[in-house]
Amino acid sequence: MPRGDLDAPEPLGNDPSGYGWKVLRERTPKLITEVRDRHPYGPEQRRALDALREEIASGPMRPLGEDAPDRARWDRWGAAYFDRPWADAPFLWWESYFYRRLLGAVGFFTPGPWYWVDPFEYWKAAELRDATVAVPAAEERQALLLASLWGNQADLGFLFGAAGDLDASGGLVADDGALVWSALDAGGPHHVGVVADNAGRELLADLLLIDHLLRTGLAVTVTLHLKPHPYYVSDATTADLVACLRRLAAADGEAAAVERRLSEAIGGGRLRLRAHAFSCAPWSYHRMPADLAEEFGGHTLTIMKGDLNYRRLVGDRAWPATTPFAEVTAYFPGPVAALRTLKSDVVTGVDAATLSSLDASGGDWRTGGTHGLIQARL
Ligand SMILES: O=P(O)(O)OC[C@H]1O[C@](O)(CO)[C@@H](O)[C@@H]1O
Repeated sequence: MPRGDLDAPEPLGNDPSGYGWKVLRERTPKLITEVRDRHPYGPEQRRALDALREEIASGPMRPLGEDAPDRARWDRWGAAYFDRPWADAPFLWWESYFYRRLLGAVGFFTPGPWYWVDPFEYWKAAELRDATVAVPAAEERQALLLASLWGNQADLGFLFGAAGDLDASGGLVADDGALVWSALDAGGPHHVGVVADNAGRELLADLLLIDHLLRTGLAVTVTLHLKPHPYYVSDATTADLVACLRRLAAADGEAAAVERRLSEAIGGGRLRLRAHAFSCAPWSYHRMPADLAEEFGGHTLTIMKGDLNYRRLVGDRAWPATTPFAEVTAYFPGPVAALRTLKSDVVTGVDAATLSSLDASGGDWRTGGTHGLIQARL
């Protein structure tokens, strides 16, 4: 951590008063049930899903099965947490492991009939079908940034939570938007990284922003970081990117032109795709491997999308909310900006006056998805 491990606050856990507890006790079992109910899985997968639900509720956390291709890696990562209750592992850690176990239970990594069949595709496809494709005018670049930010509300994990309708009424708790644009206007050539979060509506908005960066020449290249496999229900994989491009192509007017430009940019190497294994690791970016650090270090700006990327960027720790974002992210190998709707406890870089009025509002501004932020360390 930037201030040294000893100075950093504790990782957020699963205290009954915290958000992790709700996810562990309410959202996770619901999600398992939904996945089970929405697919014609055979008895083996049904048993595995039921056993996983039971294990999370009351059993010790088990390692991956003997034949799992990534067993050795997870054995190393999980040595401190296996054979203990799930609630003993940090929230950031266990939730990531949960998605790995869910994929294992449905046979995603096992050659056979369910090999590489995305258990969340049902929800992702429905959301993409219902998404409207509205292309803001090119000169409205702040609107593109905000659309990408609020697109982050489209996190399908919320389907399984207790949240009601999402709205953006809370506005931004921090807004470095002008700073982001002035950094892109200055200097160059810019090589921008976009670390994607959710598929569907959010990725459509991200693609419009990327198209703007490339078309206006603000960025010479954009590297889009996707997930190597399904994760956190709606996180975007390459298959989801392809679905979004098809959705744009099928829409009228400017949207179809956006698709043509982006596909050409992919073909010509100006829009590069990445799906690093670390993107589904249970750790914050402090532990990213050297090749990924080198990649981020080569971006003149990395844009981190969404709540989970924010948690991984600042370390999912109990930071006082006024801790400067620049201080907490000083370790990151290059300029970085975060676009996020707030959907979990952690936050940094909120000024004291804003913080006291948010706290006085009595609402769940940290977790309800009603507030957003644009933060940058340039
Ligand atoms: O899609 P996002 O914005 O990364 O959000 C992921 C969500 O999943 C959670 O981990 C809860 O399941 C929250 O922290 C967060 O709201």
